[in-house]
Amino acid sequence: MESISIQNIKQKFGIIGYDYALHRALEKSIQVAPTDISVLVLGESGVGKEFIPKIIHQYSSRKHHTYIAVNCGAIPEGTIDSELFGHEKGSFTGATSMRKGYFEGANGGTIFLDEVGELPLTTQVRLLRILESGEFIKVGSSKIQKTNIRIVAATNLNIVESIQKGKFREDLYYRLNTVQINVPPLRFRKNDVKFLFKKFSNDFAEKYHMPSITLTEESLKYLENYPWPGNIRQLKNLIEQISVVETKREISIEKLKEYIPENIPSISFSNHNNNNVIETRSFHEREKDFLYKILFDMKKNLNDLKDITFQLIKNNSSTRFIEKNQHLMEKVFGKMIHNRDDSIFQLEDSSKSSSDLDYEEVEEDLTKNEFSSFSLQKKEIEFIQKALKKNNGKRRKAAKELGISERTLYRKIKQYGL
Ligand SMILES: Nc1ncnc2c1ncn2[C@@H]1O[C@H](COP(=O)(O)OP(=O)(O)OP(=O)(O)O)[C@@H](O)[C@H]1O
Repeated sequence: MESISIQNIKQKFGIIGYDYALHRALEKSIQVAPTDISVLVLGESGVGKEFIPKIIHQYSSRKHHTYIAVNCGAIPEGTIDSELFGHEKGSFTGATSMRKGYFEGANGGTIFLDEVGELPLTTQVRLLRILESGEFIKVGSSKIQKTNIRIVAATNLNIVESIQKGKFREDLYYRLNTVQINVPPLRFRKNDVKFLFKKFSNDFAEKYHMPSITLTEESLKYLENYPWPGNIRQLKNLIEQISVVETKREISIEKLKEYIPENIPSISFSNHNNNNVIETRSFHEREKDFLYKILFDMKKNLNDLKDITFQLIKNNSSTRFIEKNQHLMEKVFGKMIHNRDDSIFQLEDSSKSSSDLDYEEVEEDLTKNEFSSFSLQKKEIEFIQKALKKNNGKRRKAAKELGISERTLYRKIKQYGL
């Protein structure tokens, strides 16, 4: 592939970087695009894996059909089969009508399964079947259906380790991994940092109608040598924050260190395990941590309480009660719709669990009204990082510990560039 084509692709998709491994990934994408081969994209979180399936789709004969990207890690385990493969009416509580899944909806096109390593084993069996024969069965149905879809999957997990632990099917791995494309982490492409910085600072300057931020020589060195655990997403988020907050547009190394300190102290998340607590923190700081932890526990309790109330009302629903209190109900649980057949109400967006809605609403209320959103956010990032570290990066476990849904955790990881 001529390098000119890579240039075109970079321009078309807004991809910045001159690193050899990045060019190799783009080159491979163009080469496999016209085939129907399934592709596995590997790379850490935030490296830009999402560009690969888009390129593959654009340069394939499927480009006029649907392209759909699904974050497998962000969909609750209980609904993932229905989301991907669809369901029949009445196949579970809340399935008030038949629903097409993504595999049916994107027939003829390309599906990008991001975080494929997070799929439950039962879903992996269904996916394997689609890969082998194009066949699938809707949840609650016995009818075999066919779809013609190109699958590009991605993961930032060590999938071989997942296979060894029995969490990922080996046969599925080989089936997905016909061609592997690796996207390099930012710390291996230090030379690209200055180009990415320039692009993002210009983008945010335009977005916020402000002059672009620039770096001193020393601060550029600092950024180039930073390990970037959140990769390009983290760099982008950092530039956005600085662009908005700082009035001085040339960013010194001291200023940068306020945003990305060299050593982030690892403080034990759990109250019961004090072994890792760094006791150099002042009493005031520890007390603040403790209060934030209580606040998060309270939010979790509130979520649980709302969930119980929701279930109670749902099970003993009196239409009059719901109608009379509709405003309050919608405030707490989100938009409701009536199911006229059995007078039971349901959330309008059935893919949202009540606890998802609750958490986000409570969080929004708290940040808007009662607390300084910046310090709460900082604490939240800290808690999330600690929970992920404690659970070896396992989002499901970390979310459970934090008392939030996997979906919310996923959203937050993206939002904060973690
Ligand atoms: N080379 C690049 N040039 C410009 N922007 C980039 C580049 N790589 C990544 N980005 C930007 O960084 C952000 C994160 O990229 P992306 O969502 O593709 O990461 P990812 O590898 O899919 O992460 P995850 O595994 O967490 O889903 C996006 O906003 C993307 O546009």
